[in-house]
Amino acid sequence: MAIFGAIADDFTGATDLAGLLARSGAKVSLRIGVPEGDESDAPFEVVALKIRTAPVSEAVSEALTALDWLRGTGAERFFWKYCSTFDSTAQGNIGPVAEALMAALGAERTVYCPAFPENGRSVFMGNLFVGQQPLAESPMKDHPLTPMRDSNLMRLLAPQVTREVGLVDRLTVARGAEALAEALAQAPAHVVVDAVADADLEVIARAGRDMALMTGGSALAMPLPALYREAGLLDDSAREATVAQVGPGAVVLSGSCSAMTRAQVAAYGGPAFRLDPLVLAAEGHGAASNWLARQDMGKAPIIYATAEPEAVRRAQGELGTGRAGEVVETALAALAVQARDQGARRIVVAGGETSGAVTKALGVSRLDVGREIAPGVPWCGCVSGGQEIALALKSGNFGRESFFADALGMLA
Ligand SMILES: Nc1ncnc2c1ncn2[C@@H]1O[C@H](COP(=O)(O)OP(=O)(O)O)[C@@H](O)[C@H]1O
Ligand SMILES: O=C(O)[C@@H](O)C(=O)COP(=O)(O)O
Repeated sequence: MAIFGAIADDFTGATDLAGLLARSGAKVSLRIGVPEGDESDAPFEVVALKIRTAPVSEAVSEALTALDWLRGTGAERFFWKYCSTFDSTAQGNIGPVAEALMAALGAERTVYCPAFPENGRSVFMGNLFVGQQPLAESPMKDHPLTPMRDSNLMRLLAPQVTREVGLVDRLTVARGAEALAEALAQAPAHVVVDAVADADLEVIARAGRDMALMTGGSALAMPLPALYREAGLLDDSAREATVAQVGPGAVVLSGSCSAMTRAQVAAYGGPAFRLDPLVLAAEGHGAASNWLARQDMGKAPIIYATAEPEAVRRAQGELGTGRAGEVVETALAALAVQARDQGARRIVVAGGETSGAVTKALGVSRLDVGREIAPGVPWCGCVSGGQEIALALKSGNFGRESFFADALGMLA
């Protein structure tokens, strides 16, 4: 029976959250989409959806279906996980989904905190920073699907919700969980809360431990297992998260155009094939598929659409943003299945939307969370096409330059 249920708006976000919860030694179950039955064998259930850029009504309806399922597992505390860079389209799904979950749970109020200090995301006076840059001056301003052109979370959230948005700032968080809980009790329905370090997140998690719904990045949820143990809600024995050794074949698939992924693709030494969205739209992925068919999976080839902002703008100008993303995602999804059938047993995917498309094509319904390769990116074990495989779903901006080699080296 579960005690905590999370809904993640994309697949890399879900593995990020599951990996951080699993650091506590608690058993974490990660579902791809909403499962059929309602049995749960883990105290922490995470449902991965692909709704970050979906139309608002679709995102709300899928999130509510996931909530229903999570309630069926016995969970009484819920978490809405979105990106640590608050990725959101102009219409935005973060606010509408939060409001729909609050209404379903009868929650008067919720908190918003995307801070992830280990990965350089902090919130101060309601403004989100990536490293030392305000969000809107960071490389996130050029994201292909969710370009972030404002750094102020209250301004980003207000047009997405019907009820009032407020801020509880770092000065209050610094006074501890009791002071924060008192401030929250006076705050409006949607409260952005500052955090610049893990200690701040612990204060927020402690103050919000018994809220029906919290929202944020993965790091806000990380302290919860220890807090639940302290409160006697979680009575388990800590375990080490591991993924079984799989076969030697491997492939890297990259659809992220984020700054860190661009550096990672450039630094990777394996055989490489570049996908061009214009060619994909005109001719399909036949050339890539022929190239892949000639590769030795033991050499871990990489197929990537990763490109500089100027090239992304050109492709989007010709095809439209949606179609440019879609042709790349469709190609990488099909190539993942081909690589698996050619013997790839370790599959590294860069990009959240890309990971959603690949994981769906691989027909995966559940992931076992293993060791982290980098903060927020665990190896995960799963079954695809009757084969045990290992999947690493990397958020565009996570990991260091050598990430692909690091990942493959860890599970050689
Ligand atoms: N060269 C390109 N031109 C236009 N769009 C692209 C290109 N390469 C990838 N994309 C699309 O950009 C999006 C990147 O999003 P995502 O996979 O979530 O990466 P990230 O994790 O960096 O956000 C995907 O929809 C992908 O298909
Ligand atoms: O919170 C984060 O930064 C990640 O967990 C996340 O959501 C990743 O999204 P993408 O960058 O689109 O992969």
